[in-house]
Amino acid sequence: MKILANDGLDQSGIDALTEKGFEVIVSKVPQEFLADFINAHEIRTLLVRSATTVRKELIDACPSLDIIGRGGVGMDNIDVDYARSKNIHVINTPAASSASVAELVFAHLFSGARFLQDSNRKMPLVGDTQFNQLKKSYGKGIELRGKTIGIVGMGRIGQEVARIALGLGMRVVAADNNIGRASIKVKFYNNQFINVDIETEPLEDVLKHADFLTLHVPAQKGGSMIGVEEINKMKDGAVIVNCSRGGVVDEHALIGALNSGKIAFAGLDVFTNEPTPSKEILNHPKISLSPHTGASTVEAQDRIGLSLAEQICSILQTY
Ligand SMILES: NC(=O)C1=CN([C@@H]2O[C@H](COP(=O)(O)OP(=O)(O)OC[C@H]3O[C@@H](n4cnc5c(N)ncnc54)[C@H](OP(=O)(O)O)[C@@H]3O)[C@@H](O)[C@H]2O)C=CC1
Ligand SMILES: O=C(O)C(=O)CO
Repeated sequence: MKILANDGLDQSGIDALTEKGFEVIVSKVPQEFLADFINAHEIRTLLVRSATTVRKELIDACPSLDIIGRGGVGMDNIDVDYARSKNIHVINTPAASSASVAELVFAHLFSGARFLQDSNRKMPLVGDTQFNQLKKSYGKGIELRGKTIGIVGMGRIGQEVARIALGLGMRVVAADNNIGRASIKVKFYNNQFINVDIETEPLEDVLKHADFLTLHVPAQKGGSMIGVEEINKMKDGAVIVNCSRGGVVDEHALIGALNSGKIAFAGLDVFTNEPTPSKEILNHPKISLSPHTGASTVEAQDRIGLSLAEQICSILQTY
C-alpha cells in the first residue's frame, strides 16, 4: 500500500511504516500536479505538514484516498469536514510538538528581553568604535523571573508554556474558551513535581495583567484576535509572542505598537503571509523571527513520524 509524504516525514515514521510493508514515497509534488500523481501511483494515504493544502477539489479528484495525515497540529490547510464526509480518515499528531513550540516561545522571550535579535544583526556590522555604543543600547535588558505571562489558549501548548514559566518563577495568567481551572503538573529533573491550579480568566483581564502575552489558539475564523483594541488594553511596554498562526495577531497593529513603544518587542514564528512575510516585519529591530519552526526539533519530528505511523497502521488494519 502506498503512502505519499508530500512535505517530508521523519525517518522514524518511514522506518515504522516500511517495516509494516507500506511503500513510503517522500516527495514534493507541486500542488497543481498532486491529483495526477496520487491517481497515477494509486496512493491511499497522503501525508502533509503545513505547506501542501488538501482542499475539496483535490479530495474529489482522488477517490483512492483513505487517509489524509497532518504531521502536526493545525489542520487549517485541510478541508477536514469535507474529507470526513467522504469517509476519508483525517489524522494529526496533537501532542507530539507541544514541548518544542513552548520552548520556542521562551527562545523568543529571552531573545527580546536581551535584544539578541538586534545584536545578532548589528554586531557583525560594527567596528571597534561602535562596540561600546551597542553595549549601551542593549543595556536595559529585563529578567523574566517575577514577571507575569499571559497565555491565551490553555490547551496542550499553552500548558507546556505554563510549566516552563512556573519553573522560571513567573506568574501565570491564562484565558481559554473553556472557563475553569487547568491543573498543571510541573516536573523537575530531580523527579520532584508540584501541582499548580490556574484559573482561566476573561481575555480582558489577561491583557491587563500580562507583561508577556503568548498566543496558543488555532487560526481564528473571524480574523485577528489581538488587534489595536486589545493591544491598547495591555500594559505599556508589554511583549507579544505569536507561535500559533499568522493573523491571530494583527501585524499592522503590532508594527504600530512596536513603533510607538506601546509594545516593547515581539516574537513571531508565524505570519499572515507565509512564506513571504512583509519586509517591515522581517527587518523590524524589535521583532525576533523564526520561519514557522515551532515543531522543527529532532524530538518533535521523531514523535510526529511515529504517531502518524501508529495511527495509519491502526486504521488500515481495519480494512
Ligand atoms: N508554530 C508552530 O510550529 C505550531 C503552531 N501550532 C498552533 O498552535 C495552536 C494550538 O495548539 P495546541 O495547544 O496543541 O491546541 P489545543 O487544541 O490543545 O489548545 C488550544 C486551546 O485554545 C482554545 N481556544 C481556541 N480558540 C480560542 C479563543 N478564541 N479564545 C480562547 N481560547 C481559545 C481551545 O479551546 P477549544 O478546544 O474549546 O476550542 C483550546 O483549549 C494550533 O492550533 C496550531 O495552529 C501548533 C503546533 C506547531
Ligand atoms: O503543527 C502545526 O500546527 C504547525 O504549525 C507546525 O507544522
